[in-house]
Amino acid sequence: MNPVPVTILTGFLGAGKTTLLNYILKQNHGYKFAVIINEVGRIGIDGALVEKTSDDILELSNGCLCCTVRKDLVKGVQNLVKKGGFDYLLIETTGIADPGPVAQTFLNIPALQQFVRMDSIITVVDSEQIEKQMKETETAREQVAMADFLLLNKTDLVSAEHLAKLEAKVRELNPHATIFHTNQSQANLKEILDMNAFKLDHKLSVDPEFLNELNARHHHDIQSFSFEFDKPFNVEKFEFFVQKLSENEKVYRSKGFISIAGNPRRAIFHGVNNRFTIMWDRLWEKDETRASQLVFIGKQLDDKKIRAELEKCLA
Ligand SMILES: Nc1nc2c(ncn2[C@@H]2O[C@H](COP(=O)(O)OP(=O)(O)OP(=O)(O)O)[C@@H](O)[C@H]2O)c(=O)[nH]1
Repeated sequence: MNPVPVTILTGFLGAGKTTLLNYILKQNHGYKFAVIINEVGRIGIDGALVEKTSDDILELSNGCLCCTVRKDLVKGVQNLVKKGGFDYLLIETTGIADPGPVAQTFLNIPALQQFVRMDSIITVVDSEQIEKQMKETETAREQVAMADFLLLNKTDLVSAEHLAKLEAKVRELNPHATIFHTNQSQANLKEILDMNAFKLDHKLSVDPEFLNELNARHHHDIQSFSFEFDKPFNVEKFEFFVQKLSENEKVYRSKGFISIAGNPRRAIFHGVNNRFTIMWDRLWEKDETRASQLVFIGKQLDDKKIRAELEKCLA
């Protein structure tokens, strides 16, 4: 059996990784994918946002693949391999993962090497927010530096001039990656999958510590809080609250499902820095508890205060 290619989808919080994953799965690509989705929060939102296909999807929540749940990754891949039936492995990391240790799993562990091989690290970049993110966190810089393919995404939100400047800036961090400009993470799959693009010498030239940094990097300053409410929200109050929160606190990402008073549909909520969208999703089912599930990720957040403020937004 030839080793199965592995592609790691990375990129900072809210860049468009799940959008890319959904886009890949829906294309007529001819692969039978196995997918591992990792989320840092207690409540997994991304797994529910991935449109169900026949592909095998494994969710690893409540910890980061690059450190706390790395053992689960090894076990997860071993179990998938035992089960078989796939010819490509996609791994979506959390937005705060360092892709290095995730990639190393496939380079350092002999029990995996005969079954899987690193094909590429694809880093999705929010072209509007990345400069601020790179300024504030080493993780965002590391994700850009370690990419084999860089998708400068959300081109609809920036000018051509901004994009050209951004491209020059990311080139300084990563001289080797192939760069694409994308809207809604729509890259040409023929240019990003099964390309044998992962080059260890490139990684080492950018970061000589690439193979020595297991557990070396931490991001404990970024916290994630999950909330669940059975009562529906007043949507105006909710919108006002998240807007205010993003002005006053360092919330990098918020997301979830919300139940809105008087509406038979579930809503999907996304916040990336100070941009918010609320979209109608499917109808709530008859016997389903209309529970809202929300995750807030950021720095120096006050869990109790956020909960209390959210409670004030309930209808
Ligand atoms: N305007 C715009 N929005 C986009 C684009 N691509 C994705 N989005 C939106 O950005 C938000 C975050 O997208 P996701 O795909 O969930 O991002 P992610 O990287 O998986 O987020 P995390 O897993 O939380 O780190 C969603 O509201 C998407 O609809 C784009 O090209 N343009």
